[in-house]
Amino acid sequence: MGGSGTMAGADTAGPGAAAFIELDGVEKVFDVRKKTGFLKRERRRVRAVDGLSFTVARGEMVGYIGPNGAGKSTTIKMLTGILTPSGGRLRVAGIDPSRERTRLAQRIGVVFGQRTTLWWDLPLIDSYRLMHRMYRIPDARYRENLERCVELLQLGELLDVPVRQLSLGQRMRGDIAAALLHDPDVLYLDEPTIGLDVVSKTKVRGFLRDLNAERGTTVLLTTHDLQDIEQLCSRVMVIDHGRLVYDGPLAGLHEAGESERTLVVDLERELPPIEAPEPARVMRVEGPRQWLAFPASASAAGLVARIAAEYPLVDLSVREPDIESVIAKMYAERTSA
Ligand SMILES: Nc1ncnc2c1ncn2[C@@H]1O[C@H](COP(=O)(O)OP(=O)(O)OP(=O)(O)O)[C@@H](O)[C@H]1O
Repeated sequence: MGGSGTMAGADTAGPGAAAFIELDGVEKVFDVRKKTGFLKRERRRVRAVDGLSFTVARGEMVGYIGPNGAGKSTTIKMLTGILTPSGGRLRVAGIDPSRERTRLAQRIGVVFGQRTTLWWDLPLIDSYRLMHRMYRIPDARYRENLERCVELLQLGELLDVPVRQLSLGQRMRGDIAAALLHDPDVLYLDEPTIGLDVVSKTKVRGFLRDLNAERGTTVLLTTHDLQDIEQLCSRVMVIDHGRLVYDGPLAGLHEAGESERTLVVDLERELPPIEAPEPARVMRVEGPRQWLAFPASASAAGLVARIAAEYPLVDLSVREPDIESVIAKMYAERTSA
C-alpha cells in the first residue's frame, strides 16, 4: 500500500478487497460510578470508543496503536464478542460478534501479551489437549497444526513443562500456538512482544510474518513497540480518545508527525559532536557516546555509513520514537497547519 495515510477515519482496505472486519460508527460507552465522599457517588460516562469506522480485508496485517486509554482493548473485546457495542454496526467474517460469540470463536484466535489463556499448573501439552476438545478440532487437523506450531515456535522441549515454569518469551510462543490450533481466519494480538528480549521478539515476529504469508491469516496487532509494526504491518491505524485519527502506512505516520529516530553511537574516545549530514544532528554527547536525531521516515543506512567512514566507531544502535511522541507531534503539526 503506497502513498501517505489519511488523517481521520477512512476505509483503506482498497477497492474491490472483501472486507473481513467491518466497523461502522461503532460506539462503546461505560457508566462509571465513582465514590466522591461519604455516601456520595458521582456517575460518569466514559466514551471509550466513539464512532469508529474501518474495514480490514482478508489477509491484511494491520497495526492498531494509540496512547494508553485510547480504546484499543475495548475495540478488540467488541471484535471478540466479550463486549457489546453501545451503538453502530460491527461484523467479523460476516458474524455479529456479541450475538454469535461461540460461532465466531471458531474463526478467531486471541493472544493477550499480559495474560495467558493457558492453564497455569498444567504442562503446556495438556492445555493444547483441552483446547482440542473445547474447540472440537478434528484430530488430523489438530495434530497437523500442533506439529507445525511446535516446529516453527520451537516448543518441542517445553511441551511437558508446567506453564508457570516457562519464561515470558516461552509462554508467549505457547500462547500463540494455543490461539492457532483451530486454524482461525483472524488473529488478534494484544502486545505480543511486551517484555520479550530481542531474540524472542525476532522469533515471534518471524513466525507471524510466515503465518500471514503462508496461510493468509488476517492479523490485527496492538502494540506499543513501533518495530513490531515496522516489521509486520503495511498499514497502521491510530486511535485516540476512541476515534480513528490516522489510517495508512507507518512511514506516512512518521511524515505526518515529523517524528525522529535516534542513532546512538559509541566512539573509541570522547570527540567533539559528530558533523552529521542535514537534517541529522547531535542531540547529546556523554563521553565517547553521542545521540543523533534523524527523520524516522528516512533510512539510517546512509548516516551510519558516513559516520563509520569518518569516525572511530565501536558500536551503534537505532532507537525508535515511542508511539506517544509520534502521536503528540502529529497533533502539533495539525493544529499549527
Ligand atoms: N470495564 C470498563 N469500565 C469502565 N471504563 C472502562 C472499562 N474498560 C475500559 N474503560 C475505559 O475506557 C477507556 C479506553 O480503555 P481501553 O482499555 O480500551 O484503552 P487502551 O487503548 O486499550 O489502553 P492501554 O494501552 O492502556 O491498554 C479508558 O478511559 C478506560 O478507563
